[in-house]
Amino acid sequence: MTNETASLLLYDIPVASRFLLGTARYPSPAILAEAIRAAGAEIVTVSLRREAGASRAGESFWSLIRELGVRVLPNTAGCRTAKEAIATAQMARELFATDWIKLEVIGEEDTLQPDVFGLVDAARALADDGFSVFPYTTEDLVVAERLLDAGCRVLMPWAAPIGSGRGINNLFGLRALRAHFPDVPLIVDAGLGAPSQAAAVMELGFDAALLNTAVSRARDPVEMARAFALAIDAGRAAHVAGLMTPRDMAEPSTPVLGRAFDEGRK
Ligand SMILES: CC(=O)[C@@H](O)[C@H](O)COP(=O)(O)O
Repeated sequence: MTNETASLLLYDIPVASRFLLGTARYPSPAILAEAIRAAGAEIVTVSLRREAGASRAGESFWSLIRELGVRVLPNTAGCRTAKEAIATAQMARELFATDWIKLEVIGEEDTLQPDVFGLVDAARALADDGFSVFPYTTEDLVVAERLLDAGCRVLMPWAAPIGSGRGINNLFGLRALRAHFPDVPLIVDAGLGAPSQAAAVMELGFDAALLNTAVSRARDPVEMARAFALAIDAGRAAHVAGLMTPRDMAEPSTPVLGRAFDEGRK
């Protein structure tokens, strides 16, 4: 089996669904549950800070997640420093009994882009402490190298700022990242607004996509989850099948054998 057709392994766990779904800001817990089912997601990300509070009736939320039988990837959404992210990750490990953590250290308010310096520091501390770290990062190759050196075995580059729905902001950067790390699982996280954008990142050869806003804020989140699931599968299938290389000039798609009229004969 080649890398292209092998199933996805995240920290040695085989994962069949390449669609990871966020659980924030759905109209209701019932719609969230239906959206997770429609997505076929096996992994959902949950913010400890936003969802575990008493105001969200935390216990019923967790029992819903347990009923669905999905794997929880807790995240450190909203953390602004390495110290805060590390403390949040440690609480999440206690609460969910998992050492998986989606590590977010936000560095700037307008773009919610990662503070890559704090991210690398926190990733190193958490990996040393036995966590399986999924860092939310940019497409920067040097930062990616540092995160791998720090002990990360998966990277989660953004497509665009969280909640922006812009799709791929830096096509060259994402292509370079994929080419540079052919054997590292790369999950595009954040900024995907339309199923076609999710298909596009999968066509580029990314291993999976994680999104939240485009589904949770859709008029019909369940149907939107289904649409993204189809697109992610389609993009992956196209990548595995081998996409054609675009050309500048036309090439007849139908081979011509002989001619109806011989122009040369009078
Ligand atoms: C849910 C979560 O972890 C978000 O921080 C994630 O990055 C998704 O981003 P979008 O909401 O842009 O899909």
